[in-house]
Amino acid sequence: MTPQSLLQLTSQKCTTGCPILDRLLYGGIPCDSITEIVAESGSGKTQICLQLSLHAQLPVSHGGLAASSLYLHTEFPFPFRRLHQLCLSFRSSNAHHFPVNDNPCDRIFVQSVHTADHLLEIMSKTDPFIENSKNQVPVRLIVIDSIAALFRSDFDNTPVELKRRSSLFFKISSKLKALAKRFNLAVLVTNQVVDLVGPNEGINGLRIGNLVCLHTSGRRVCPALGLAWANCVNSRLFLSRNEEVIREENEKSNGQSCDFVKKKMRKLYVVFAPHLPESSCEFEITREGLFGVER
Ligand SMILES: Nc1ncnc2c1ncn2[C@@H]1O[C@H](COP(=O)(O)OP(=O)(O)OP(=O)(O)O)[C@@H](O)[C@H]1O
Repeated sequence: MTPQSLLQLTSQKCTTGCPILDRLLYGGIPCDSITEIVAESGSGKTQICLQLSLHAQLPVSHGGLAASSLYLHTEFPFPFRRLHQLCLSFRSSNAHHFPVNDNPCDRIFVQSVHTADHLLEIMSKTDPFIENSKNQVPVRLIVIDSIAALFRSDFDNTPVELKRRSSLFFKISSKLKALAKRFNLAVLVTNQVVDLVGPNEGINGLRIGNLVCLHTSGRRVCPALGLAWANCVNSRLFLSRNEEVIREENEKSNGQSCDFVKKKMRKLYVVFAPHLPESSCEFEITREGLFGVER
């Protein structure tokens, strides 16, 4: 095996729509793999999912998958307004790839999911759905936003229920992995966080999914769903958001002055991934989308 042949083994990636984030992720979100984004509420998980669903439609030569996507959402309502807003800026920067009057939102198939069993039922119908889509623009991206919402309240904290929960995790992930392999799909799943109380090494000394310690909004957190789910995903990304007080110099008519202003700092971390080193990058969310920031 030569370094060159190793490079050829790497899977196809779907661009995030931002060259800085793509560089961090060695091209974007990989196909034939499950990528998870973990973050607290309001961090930008849904923004990445929406942006990826649009950029998956770009030609392969431009980092996309030339594909449509299946967007399974478990939190309500689905952000249609935001999708249309992102779609407008996506269309204006990629107008040459799409015919006039074409609406990229039409190639995002949105489906609501209410329970874990409902998700399994939908996934049992996904094979023929993707198979049929090959005649049009094939589906090559599945988004589940969010997986944690399906497991929030339906399970008690008893051994029997925890076993049932883990068994559902493995059923869901094995179905997703089979779909990803069969159709060379990218799978993007979002997950919430829970507060981490206790020693730095993790819960009861157990490290969850190579997790040392994640921080957001000044709290120590860890991904929801625990160790069983951590073993179901191939890659884990973490989004943090914190407020930073920065000093701003101002030019005033009577000389120089400075103000202290609070600024939102968002960061994307690679927690674990078979093809990526641990790394991180700042990003911001604007009307046009989510973009990495280089300082
Ligand atoms: N049009 C916009 N312009 C600028 N920022 C925006 C815009 N729309 C959303 N945002 C930013 O995105 C954040 C919400 O991101 P998002 O909905 O992806 O969060 P999330 O991590 O999915 O949260 P949840 O877990 O609650 O679904 C908002 O806090 C806001 O700062």
